[in-house]
Amino acid sequence: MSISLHSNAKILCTRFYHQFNQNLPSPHPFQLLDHLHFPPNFRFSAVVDHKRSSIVYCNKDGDSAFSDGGDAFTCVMKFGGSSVALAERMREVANLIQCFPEENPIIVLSAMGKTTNNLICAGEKAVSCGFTNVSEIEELSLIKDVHLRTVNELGIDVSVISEQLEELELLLNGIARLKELTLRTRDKLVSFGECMSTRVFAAYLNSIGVKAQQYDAFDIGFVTTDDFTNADILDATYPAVAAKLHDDWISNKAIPVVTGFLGKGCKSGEITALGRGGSDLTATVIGKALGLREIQVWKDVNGVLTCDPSIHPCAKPVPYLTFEEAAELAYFGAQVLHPQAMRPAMESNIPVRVKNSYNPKAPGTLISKDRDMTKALLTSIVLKQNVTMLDIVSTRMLGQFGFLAKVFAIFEDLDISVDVVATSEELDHVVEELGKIAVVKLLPQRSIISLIGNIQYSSLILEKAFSVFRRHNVNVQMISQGASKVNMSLIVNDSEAEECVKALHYSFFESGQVALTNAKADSY
Ligand SMILES: Nc1ncnc2c1ncn2[C@@H]1O[C@H](COP(=O)(O)OP(=O)(O)O)[C@@H](O)[C@H]1O
Ligand SMILES: N[C@@H](CC(=O)OP(=O)(O)O)C(=O)O
Repeated sequence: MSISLHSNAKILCTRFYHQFNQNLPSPHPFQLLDHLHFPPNFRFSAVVDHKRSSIVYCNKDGDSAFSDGGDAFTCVMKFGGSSVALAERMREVANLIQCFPEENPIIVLSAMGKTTNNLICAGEKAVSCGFTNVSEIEELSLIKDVHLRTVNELGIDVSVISEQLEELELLLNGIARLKELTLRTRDKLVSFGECMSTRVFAAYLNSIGVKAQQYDAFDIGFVTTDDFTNADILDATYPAVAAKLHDDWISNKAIPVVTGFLGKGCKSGEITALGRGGSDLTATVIGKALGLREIQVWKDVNGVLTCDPSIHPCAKPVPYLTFEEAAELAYFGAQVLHPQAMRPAMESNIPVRVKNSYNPKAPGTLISKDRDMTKALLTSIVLKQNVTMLDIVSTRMLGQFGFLAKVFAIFEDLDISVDVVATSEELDHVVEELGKIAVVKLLPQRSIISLIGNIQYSSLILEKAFSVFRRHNVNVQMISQGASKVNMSLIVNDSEAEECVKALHYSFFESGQVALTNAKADSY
């Protein structure tokens, strides 16, 4: 039988091969299956063949077998909070899934609507409201109302979430008694959002005859660091999640409905959250684990747009993006994608499609490894507000050897990432430490405007951008080109930033095409 390994299966095979056979030379990924030495009780499954998604399967004795999954999973579809905010939206999402009968999707869901914000707010109020008053917390009532109403409108039994609702109130009581909301408790608290939305949706799918199975990510192998509220996915997640979802699928063909945003801390064993918007990351992790053909993230916008539509309503969809551009865009603050979500997709080269669940016909944005850059100048404008700029001048001789290394060591020691908004408390420590080697000036209320685009044309982009700044009398206080070569960042005052973004948007996207034919690409 001849089979071709999907690249993701190759990565997984190779990784396991190296882990357990460190002294042997690397064979062809498929040959290695014949002579892998797995530790006792170790099982490995990986998806092979891009289209047919069959499974390579190694049992605990190290024997390899080939199991033809035939109709196995093809894609992962993640629906964000706005896509499952109400019963009516859940019905539409169910319709959408049924529109693609040829797909065997894995569904990832976020919490309904504003549930995560409401849970956090309820937790904060519980700290000071007194334990007899927990049931009066407005956000708790909102959470109960929206979930009970949805269950009712979808015609499913309230028992699917009654345990979660009771447990949630108990947890809020505990917080009220202790008068403390630790980061660990906060993650447990927010987990109720995704745990409930997935239970409701899976029950609804089953009620309309679409066989579905709910999964809590923290119970199916999503292993993370113990950085509560912002945990990182660990590599052990990939084989564990692939094995669990595939094993279940082989014995019972039910659409998996998985909680986004959550994992289990590797040391604590407690529920962790992957940072706000983390369900995108859950989706790309599943895509990579199973070597799926496509990862879809369904939002409330027509894809990734040329800027945040809440800043400028004329924002337009960007049809194609590279992984690098999307990652940069997310890192510099475009709320539309989680900053870490591109990594698994990039590592396994699986395209990510951003679609609008309110307008499924819109083509959306396709994010992939390469795209045709010949006509690309600027792709998107991203604004990150309320950042503090640090002006650091060495007190020693100018250009003193090792000065910058010392500066960055201080940031590293204090665990502060440069370019990300830091709290003033953190900054006090930075200023104190930096003060020993430099004169430091704090310049708060600044904004970073990031121009994501084809940096081959950086001179042209900057010329155009600076003529906008000049026309609007805006003083650019710093400019930096990201190492990725797809991003240039400019610092301006917060008060001027939104106007600048609108004016830049007009100049790059609304006032006609820039002729690139005459522009000479910058050489590096
Ligand atoms: N460049 C951008 N392109 C698209 N949406 C953006 C952009 N910047 C910010 N947004 C915001 O991101 C929102 C969609 O992301 P998100 O809230 O995570 O959706 P969901 O909760 O449905 O997953 C949009 O409603 C929009 O307000
Ligand atoms: N519910 C979580 C995780 C998430 O990804 O949500 P959304 O897909 O709605 O951005 C949050 O609000 O952060």
